Amino acid sequence: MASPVNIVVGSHVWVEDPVLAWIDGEVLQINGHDVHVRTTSGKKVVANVSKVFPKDTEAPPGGVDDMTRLSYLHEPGVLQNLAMRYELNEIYTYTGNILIAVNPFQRLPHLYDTHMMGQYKGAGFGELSPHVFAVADVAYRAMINEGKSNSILVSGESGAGKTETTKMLMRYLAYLGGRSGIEGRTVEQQVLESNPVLEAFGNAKTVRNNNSSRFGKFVEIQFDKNGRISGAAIRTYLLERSRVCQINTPERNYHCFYLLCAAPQEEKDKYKLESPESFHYLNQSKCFELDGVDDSLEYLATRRAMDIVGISEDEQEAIFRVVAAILHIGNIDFIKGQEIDSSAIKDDKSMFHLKTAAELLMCDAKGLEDALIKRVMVTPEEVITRTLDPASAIVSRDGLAKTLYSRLFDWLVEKINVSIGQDPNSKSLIGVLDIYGFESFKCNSFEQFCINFTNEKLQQHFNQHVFKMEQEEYTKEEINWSYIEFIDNQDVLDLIEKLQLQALMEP
Ligand SMILES: Nc1ncnc2c1ncn2[C@@H]1O[C@H](COP(=O)(O)OP(=O)(O)OP(=O)(O)O)[C@@H](O)[C@H]1O
Repeated sequence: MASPVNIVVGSHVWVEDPVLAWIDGEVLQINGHDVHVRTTSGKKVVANVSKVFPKDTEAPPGGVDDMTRLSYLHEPGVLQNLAMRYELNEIYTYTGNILIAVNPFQRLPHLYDTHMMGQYKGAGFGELSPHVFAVADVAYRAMINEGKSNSILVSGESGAGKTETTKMLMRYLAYLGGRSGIEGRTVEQQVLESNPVLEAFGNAKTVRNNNSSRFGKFVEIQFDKNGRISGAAIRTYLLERSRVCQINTPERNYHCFYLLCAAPQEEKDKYKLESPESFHYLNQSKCFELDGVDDSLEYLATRRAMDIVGISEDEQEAIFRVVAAILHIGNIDFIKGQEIDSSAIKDDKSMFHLKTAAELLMCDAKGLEDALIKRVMVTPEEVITRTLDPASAIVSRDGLAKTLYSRLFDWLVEKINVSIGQDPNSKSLIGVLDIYGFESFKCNSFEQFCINFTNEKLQQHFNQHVFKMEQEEYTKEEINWSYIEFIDNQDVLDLIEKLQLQALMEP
């Protein structure tokens, strides 16, 4: 952001504050780069001129509903505007044709009822207060009028409200393009009802969000030539595999593990399950329960949701067998074997879990044991079998658990897609992308690399549309404007993409 030029003694300004992020005040004195400010809380602070921003003293007290109308479009100005609106329960604000949503952390049913949907139907963009329905309405109208497919991108950090926003978008599209009075369940009902199933298997409690989606999702709603919903498809990306084997307090593993451990006793007996505390994949974190959530009721609700999306009783049984098998696999421990760099199943307890996992997966227990403690390498000349030491056997055990879980998740998504049904003759579609935002932990892995790379690509798409194309337009029309600086990471993306391509091409 360029340093402000219009700061003089007496100016009303924003300066950084360690607690409030930004605080306003009045300039008392300027010495070179140092600006002395008396804040409205009465403190005197000295800030570098590059960190002092002018405050619009004539801004309306309730803020503006489109931030392109702000006199100063800088960070404190934007945050102040959003905060003022939030105080008045206005959680949505536009910046041109981009909608910014601030998480209200409370249910606001009046914002999303059918009366509200009726209001936004066909209303011009910007005619009514900013709303997520208005964005969906524009996408739908453009699709109908121009016959073009559209996508809505929902992005933000964890807990920002992306999944809730996606659900509202889907509801509104279902309202616009749904069919009433049709026999059986409609496509749109099935898409909405697939959410609880996806959430049971793809969501988990994290530090930030008790129901955090640990995968990205692109939902395609297909329409026929009359603008009626004719099919749908859900595509998922980047499921967080590491969570299956590794969690820390206060996070949890995927919800489905806890739901199954809270199932009716006869089900638990069938899968030989005890409490979550008894399973290694769950007891690495001391958090087992969620405030206000009864896992036994959630289990029944998930079963019902599975019925609704068309997953048969037998398939449900098979799904939960795999979930239980993963828990048992996690409890298999190893000791050193007789040969050098080899291992064996640790004790009777581990043997019980190995046998149970094999029974649930309907495979041979000895075969499963071999798969965990040996590695097979196939070369053009021969097949080499090598034994693994206990540490490597644990890596192989966890690898199997992660792969089983991610394949189960993919299978579930595929099953939901078959059951919802796609329309091969669909004329156009509206896609909603709900993908998790940038992540940076103390220890980052390849998963964070993939997530951040994806987000960087999306950011580039945003930059392309918001800054680059817009500014090219200004230049073309010879409009007098000052260039907006933005961080352009295109070079880094090119580098990574070229490396990927090279890796793919290498023999
Ligand atoms: N519009 C809203 N109305 C009411 N509550 C909301 C709204 N948006 C978000 N919330 C609340 O915030 C919580 C977190 O929102 P959500 O799960 O949508 O975040 P997210 O951005 O998808 O997070 P993650 O990336 O971790 O999946 C929700 O469970 C809900 O309680």
